[in-house]
Amino acid sequence: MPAQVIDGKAFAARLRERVGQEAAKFAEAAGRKAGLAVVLVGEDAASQVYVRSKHKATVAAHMESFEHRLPADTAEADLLALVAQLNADPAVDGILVQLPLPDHLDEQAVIAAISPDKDVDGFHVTNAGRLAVGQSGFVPCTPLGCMMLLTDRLGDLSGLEAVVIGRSNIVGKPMAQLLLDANATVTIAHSRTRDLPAVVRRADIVVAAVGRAEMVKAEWLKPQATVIDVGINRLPPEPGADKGRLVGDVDYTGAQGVAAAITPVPGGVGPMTIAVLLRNTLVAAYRNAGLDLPEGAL
Ligand SMILES: Nc1nc2c(c(=O)[nH]1)N[C@@H](CN(C=O)c1ccc(C(=O)N[C@@H](CCC(=O)O)C(=O)O)cc1)CN2
Ligand SMILES: [Mg+2]
Repeated sequence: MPAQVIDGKAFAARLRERVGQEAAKFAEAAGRKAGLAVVLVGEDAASQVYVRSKHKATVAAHMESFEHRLPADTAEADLLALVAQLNADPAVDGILVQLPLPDHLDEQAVIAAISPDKDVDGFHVTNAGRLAVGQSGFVPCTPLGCMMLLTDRLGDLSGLEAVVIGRSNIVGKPMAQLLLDANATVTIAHSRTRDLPAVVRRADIVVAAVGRAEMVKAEWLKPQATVIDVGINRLPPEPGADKGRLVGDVDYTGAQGVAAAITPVPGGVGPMTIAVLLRNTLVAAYRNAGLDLPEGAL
């Protein structure tokens, strides 16, 4: 039987719908809408698409969207001044600086300038620390979205073997932490892992976040594994085409013959990122307004 397709696009649409309903209730209770500020520096084509999608999704979810587009040659001091202004603005509950930034800007310094209580991306070192020690804070959107898909599919993850391929601060490390918090037995594999196929083969759950097109082969997988593919890689265009196909980090077609369930690319993990961003923004708004988000609402 071919693997079941984990439809992240549909799951994300349902989550955005629920967030929208709760955001409308928030606006009633607080007398203002929840607000998300998104800062885009430069002209990166993919970033422009993501920022436009965030704006549309924010407005559709009954929240206020504050978009700030700065030129590619913006000085770091000017970007930090904008972040400071957004930190101080009571209409702004969440702040997100779209990554990657142009090379002359220090991403870590910019993220460090965002108030941890408005850091809805969960990238600030304070939120990374909160996650590491089990305190409540903001969790990065992509790994939290992966966890939602996994728990929806598998229920209790206790005791399952999970392998996360990739050790980035934004996906790999928080993903491993979340799986650990769910009592999975977690291995983080990376470019120096000696026998990656053997490591992957023991996993009930594989999360691939390396950014290398179709690197994870079907024969590496344990039969009936659940595969979460975080990669979004564009292949070179076929002759006559102007754009190449999008593929993940996993050989999707091959894996379908081995896995129990797998996320497609596109339409798997990607759409969860923006849905969880809206969810985190609403959580921030409730906290900033001193109101309680109804238990189990999101
Ligand atoms: N400040 C941040 N910067 C970046 C983040 C982030 O979470 N915060 N993540 C990515 C980009 N990103 C959102 O910002 C993002 C990436 C992909 C998708 C998505 O839905 N992808 C689609 C395919 C899109 C396509 O056709 O090209 C999919 O996988 O189905 C949404 C958001 C880096 N920067
Ligand atoms: Mg840089």
